Amino acid sequence: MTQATLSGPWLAPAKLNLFLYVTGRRADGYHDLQTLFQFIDCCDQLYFALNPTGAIRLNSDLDFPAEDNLVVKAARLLQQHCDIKQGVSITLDKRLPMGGGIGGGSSNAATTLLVLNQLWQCQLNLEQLAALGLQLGADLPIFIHGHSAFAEGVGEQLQNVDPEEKWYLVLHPDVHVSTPSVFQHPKLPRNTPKRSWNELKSSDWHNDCQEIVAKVYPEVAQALGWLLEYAPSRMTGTGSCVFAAFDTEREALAVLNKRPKNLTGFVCKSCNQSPLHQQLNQIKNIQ
Ligand SMILES: C[C@](O)(CO)[C@H](O)COP(=O)(O)OP(=O)(O)OC[C@H]1O[C@@H](n2ccc(N)nc2=O)[C@H](O)[C@@H]1O
Ligand SMILES: Nc1ncnc2c1ncn2[C@@H]1O[C@H](COP(=O)(O)OP(=O)(O)OP(=O)(O)O)[C@@H](O)[C@H]1O
Repeated sequence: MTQATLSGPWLAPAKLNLFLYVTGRRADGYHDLQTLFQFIDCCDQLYFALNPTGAIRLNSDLDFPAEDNLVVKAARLLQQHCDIKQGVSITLDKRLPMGGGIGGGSSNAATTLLVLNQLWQCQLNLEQLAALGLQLGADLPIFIHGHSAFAEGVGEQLQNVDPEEKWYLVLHPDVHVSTPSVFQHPKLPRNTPKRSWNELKSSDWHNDCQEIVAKVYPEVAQALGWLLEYAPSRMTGTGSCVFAAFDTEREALAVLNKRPKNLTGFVCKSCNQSPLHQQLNQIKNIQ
C-alpha cells in the first residue's frame, strides 16, 4: 500500500451500549460496569499526513482547542510512548453528535492510535494499544479491540460476542450530557448484582443511568417517551441518545419520518466487526 492510500479517509465508528449496568464504585472514583457494546455504521472520518518535524496538528471545525481534543492527545501519547521523531497533521471530519453517549471522541482517539501505529511503524499489538488508550478514557479499549463485546471492569475487560445485527433508529436530543456528572449523581444506582453473560444475554436489557438522565434532562425523557410508542427503547451510555432496534431499514426510516420537528435522529445498521477494523483488514489482505 502506498502512503497516499494510507492517509485516509479512516473511519471512526460510533457504538451503542445495548445494556449498561453499574455494579460497583471503585476506590479511584470510577465505576465497575457490565455492558454490551455493538458498533454502528455511522462514522467520523480522519485523514493523516506525516511530517518530519515532529509537530502534531489538527484541522477540524470543532470549537474547542486542539490540545483538548482526544485525537491530539492520542497522537502525542503514542509519539511519546514509542519515541517517534515524525509528526502528523490530522484532519477530523466530524459527523457524529457529541455528548450523545455514542463514543465519538473515544472512537476518534482509537482510530488515531490504530492508524498511527501503522504509519509510524510502532508495531504495538491491540492489547498494548488498548492499554495505552485506556489512559485517555474507558471507552477507548472497545474501539481498539474492534469486535462487539460484553465488557466488565470500567469497560476494558472484553469478551467477544455476536449480538444480532439490526437496524437502529437513534434519536439525539439537543442536549450534551456530561459523563462525569452522571457518574457523580448521588442517586445513580451503583449496586446492580453482577450476572454472567449467559444470564444477561437472555434477560431484558436496561441502562442504569437512564432514569437519572431522563429526570435531569427533560429532552431525553421526551425522546424516550416518543420512541417507546413504536418499539422497546433505551438510552446508550450516559446519554443523551436513545435508540430502538428494527428488523429492516424501511421500518426504522418509517418511524424516523414520523418524529416531531424538534427531534433529530438517524438510522444506521449495527455491525459486530468495527468498520475501521474492516478497513484495516482489507489493507492487511492487500499488503
Ligand atoms: C458510559 C460509557 O460511555 C459506557 O460505554 C463509558 O463508561 C464512558 O467512557 P468515557 O467517556 O471514555 O469515560 P472517561 O472519559 O474514562 O470517564 C469520564 C468520567 O466518567 C466516570 N466514569 C467513567 C467510566 C466508568 N466506568 N466509571 C466512571 O465513573 C469517571 O468519573 C470519569 O472521570
Ligand atoms: N475528537 C473528539 N470528538 C468529540 N468530543 C471530543 C473529542 N475530543 C475531545 N472531546 C470532548 O469529549 C466530550 C464528549 O464527547 P463524545 O462525543 O465522545 O461524547 P459521548 O459520545 O457522550 O462519549 P461517551 O459515550 O464516551 O461518554 C466533548 O464534549 C468534548 O469536550
